[in-house]
Amino acid sequence: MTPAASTLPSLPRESELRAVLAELVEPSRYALWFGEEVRLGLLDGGETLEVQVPNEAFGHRLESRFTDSLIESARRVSGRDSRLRFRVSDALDDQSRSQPTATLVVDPGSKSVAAPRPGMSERSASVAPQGSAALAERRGLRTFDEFVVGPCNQLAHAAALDAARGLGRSCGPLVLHGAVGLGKTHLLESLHHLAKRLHPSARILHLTAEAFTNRFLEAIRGQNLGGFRARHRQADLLIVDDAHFLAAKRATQDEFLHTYNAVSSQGGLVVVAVDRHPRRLERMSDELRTRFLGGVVAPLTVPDQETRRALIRSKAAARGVALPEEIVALLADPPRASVRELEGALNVVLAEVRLTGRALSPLWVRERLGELLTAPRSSPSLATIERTVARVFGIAPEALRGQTRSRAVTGPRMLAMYLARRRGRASYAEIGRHFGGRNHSTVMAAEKRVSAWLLRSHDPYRFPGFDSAAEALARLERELDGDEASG
Ligand SMILES: Nc1ncnc2c1ncn2[C@@H]1O[C@H](COP(=O)(O)OP(=O)(O)OP(=O)(O)O)[C@@H](O)[C@H]1O
Repeated sequence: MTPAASTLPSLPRESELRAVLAELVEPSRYALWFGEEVRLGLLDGGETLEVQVPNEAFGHRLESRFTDSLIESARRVSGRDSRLRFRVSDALDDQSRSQPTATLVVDPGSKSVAAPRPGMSERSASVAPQGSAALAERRGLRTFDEFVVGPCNQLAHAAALDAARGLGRSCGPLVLHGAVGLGKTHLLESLHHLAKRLHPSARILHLTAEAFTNRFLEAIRGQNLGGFRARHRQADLLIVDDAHFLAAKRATQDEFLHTYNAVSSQGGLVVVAVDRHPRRLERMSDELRTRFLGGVVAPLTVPDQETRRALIRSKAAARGVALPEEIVALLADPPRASVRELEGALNVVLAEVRLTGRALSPLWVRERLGELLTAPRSSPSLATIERTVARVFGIAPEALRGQTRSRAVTGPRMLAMYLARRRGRASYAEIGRHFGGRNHSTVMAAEKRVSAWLLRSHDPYRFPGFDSAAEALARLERELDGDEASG
């Protein structure tokens, strides 16, 4: 994978950092997250790894996903432990040009975010007294205007809009749930942004469950629980992203429960995003689970074909590009597990067009997407796929190879065949032979059926423990990548 080139002058040792990072991060994730809008540099003689990002929200997302890899890249390039610093770059963000630069600092090892210093802004917290809509703008919050509504997210969108408008009208929590990359964070940011505009004096606290956990632990260590509680329990709107992070953290769950109770009892609203239906939040206390289940529980599922096309049109238009419908279809029609993947395909194509100046022809896009789809992912063996599918669905591997036709096995078997085609190197015939001596047309039919499930946002097939086939497939893909990475 060639590290992404930037059209802006590079920061010190940027190309070396990128080369190492491109090795540490899975290629498709590298392409998605470390495009030219991100700049990396080793400053202060290697003491600081600065990551320049177009806006603060993007910085948060990079930080939560790539802190280890970034620190490791700096270590390999400079031979020392660097402090990680995110900075919203003036050069990259017109909006922030007239604003003081927002910075957040992560120390290697602790991974926690250092306390804000004068002139710096703390990650993810938006505490009302400083606030105005302009502050929300500077934070780079995404908005409802940029959110494409379809059957896959209609309820979540309506509920978030209603929550922002009706802030102060006490009601149960709003729980947005869905697999990765389906727009939960985008909706939370939109809610924050609109609530801030409509209710400028509201105290809004917006953070990830991980940040809540870190602050709680720091408060215990620093014997400042009182300060922590005063700050978190007085919000009018408490927005917590990735709340599933609290799983198995008993003390933090208890603290969060008390925070939740305090905020609600004062008429405030709690909004959380989780990666699955709250009923399926394992290792979450019954108290929290029942609170979540008692609220408005709104799913985000994989977008159907029409919504995918609308998403591509909207994302391209946001960059000032009007795409011909033929190209919209080429980008949007292959089923994808998340909107992030969809955006990734568009980003790669638009970035290349801009950098090379080539014309955006359907032929070229088709070729380029073909390359992307066949590009550098691992090719797990049939045995690995079988083992992974069996583990995720809690069935015996032999069952996948057997003749049973119970739904608990036929669905996972079809997913296994689909994955074997998409990720493995085996032919239809080999896959059929492996999975119980079936013939190649059975495998082709399975592939077709799974593709059809993925095209619909709500598929009729129930996979226990998952909201949709797409969600089950996304989990299997992650497990397969994990299996490969761990050898
Ligand atoms: N309906 C939508 N309209 C416009 N953009 C969307 C929509 N859904 C998702 N996106 C975009 O897809 C990308 C991923 O969305 P987001 O970060 O909100 O996902 P998420 O569900 O929070 O996933 P994760 O848990 O991985 O963070 C973002 O760039 C977001 O703007």
